[in-house]
Formats: sequence, C-alpha cells, structure tokens
Amino acid sequence: MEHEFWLNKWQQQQIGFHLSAPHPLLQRYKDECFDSGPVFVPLCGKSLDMVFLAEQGHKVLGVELSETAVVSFFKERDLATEKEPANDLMAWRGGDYEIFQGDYFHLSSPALEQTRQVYDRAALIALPKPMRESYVEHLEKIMPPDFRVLLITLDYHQDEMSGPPFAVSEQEVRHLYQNAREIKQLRYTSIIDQEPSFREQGLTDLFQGTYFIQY
Ligand SMILES: C[S@@+](CC[C@H](N)C(=O)[O-])C[C@H]1O[C@@H](n2cnc3c(N)ncnc32)[C@H](O)[C@@H]1O
Repeated sequence: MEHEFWLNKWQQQQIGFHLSAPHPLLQRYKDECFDSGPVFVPLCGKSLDMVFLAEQGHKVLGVELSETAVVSFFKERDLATEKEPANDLMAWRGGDYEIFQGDYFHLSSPALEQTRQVYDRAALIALPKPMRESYVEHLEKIMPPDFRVLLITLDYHQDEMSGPPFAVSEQEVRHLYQNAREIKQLRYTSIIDQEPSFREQGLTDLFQGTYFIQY
C-alpha cells in the first residue's frame, strides 16, 4: 500500500484494526513460542499487544510508519520518551519500548540483531501480495539467522473483498517462509460469526490462521 493510505488512516483515526485488549492468540501462544528475550513487532501501530509483551517482561521493539501512532502509543501510557535518528527512521525510546518510526523496508538496526523473536499480527496481511514477498525477504535480512515468528493471519476468498486486510492462505505462508526450518500451523479456525462486519462486506467465510515459524 502507499504510505499515504496508512498515514491518512491514522490522521482520520480510521483505525478499526486497533484492538482494545491484547490479542487472545498472543496470550494463548506466547509461552509456547517465545522465550524471555526481546520481541520485534513489525508494523506495530499502537497495539496493546506490545503492552502485554512488556508486562510479561519482554523488551519490545517496533516499527511503524505513522508518527501519530507512535506519539499516541507513548502518550497513552504517560511514558517519557527520547528520540534519535536511526538511518532513515526515528528511534523513539520510552519504558521497555523502542519504536522505529518510518518505513519498515528501510529499517535495519543493531538492536534487531540481538532480537530473535517476531510477533506479527496484522502486519503481513496489511500488505498486498508483491509486498508480502519483500516483507519476508527484508525480515530475513534484518533478523539474526535463528529467529522465530508467531504469525496471525486472515484467510478468505480474495475476490469477495479487496484488502487490506488481505487474504493469506497456509500455502502462501509456507511459500513465503520456505527458508525457515519449521513452519507449524497452531490453529486455523472460522471466525466469521464473531466478525459480522466482514460478512456485511460480502465474505462467505473468514478464517484466522496462527503459525509458529522457526529459522
Ligand atoms: C493493519 S495495521 C496493524 C497495526 C498493529 N499490528 C495492530 O495489530 O494493531 C498496519 C500498520 O502498519 C503500518 N504500516 C504500513 N506500511 C508500513 C511500512 N511500510 N512501514 C512501517 N509501518 C507500516 C500502518 O501505519 C498501520 O499502523
């Protein structure tokens, strides 16, 4: 997607993707997938999942395009911040969080080289197909060789709705992450009954997939 698309969404506060509580699947699978080390949250928005991770003792690194999102995240927690340029991005630090504000595709940081865990909720599925390949390629470039990912996807008939969120099937996850040592599907369930607004937009079904990916 164009940067303008997301910056406008934040400007106009059209952030239906933002949840008012930590994601239940993060709570369910965190201990199974992560050790006590830091966690990288790409395309993080101002997600409360970061707060949950910090409360569980993790240092949290994020990257987010929108300055509005980053400023709101720290402001809503009443956290004092300091910021400094980090290549093309701006690194904001406060509490247990370090959020790089700018384009994920320009991110590289020594801090990430020490981070072996990635939490992806609504990041991969926020991107159109050609960008999803670049997203995984970039992740493989900026993370250490033995990283792992807890990934939450949505899947539906793409011709029934234009994204975002985009449909990402299990087959595509396996293709995108073909360089990984292990890809385990933890869960794949229909959630259309809990998401009536998607039915109103024309979807006949909507599945949520959860994967553990180990390099
Ligand atoms: C669907 S939202 C999900 C946010 C968050 N993961 C959550 O669960 O609430 C996608 C986010 O990615 C951000 N984004 C989109 N393209 C980006 C890019 N190239 N670099 C960094 N952030 C980006 C958007 O501003 C938006 O906040």
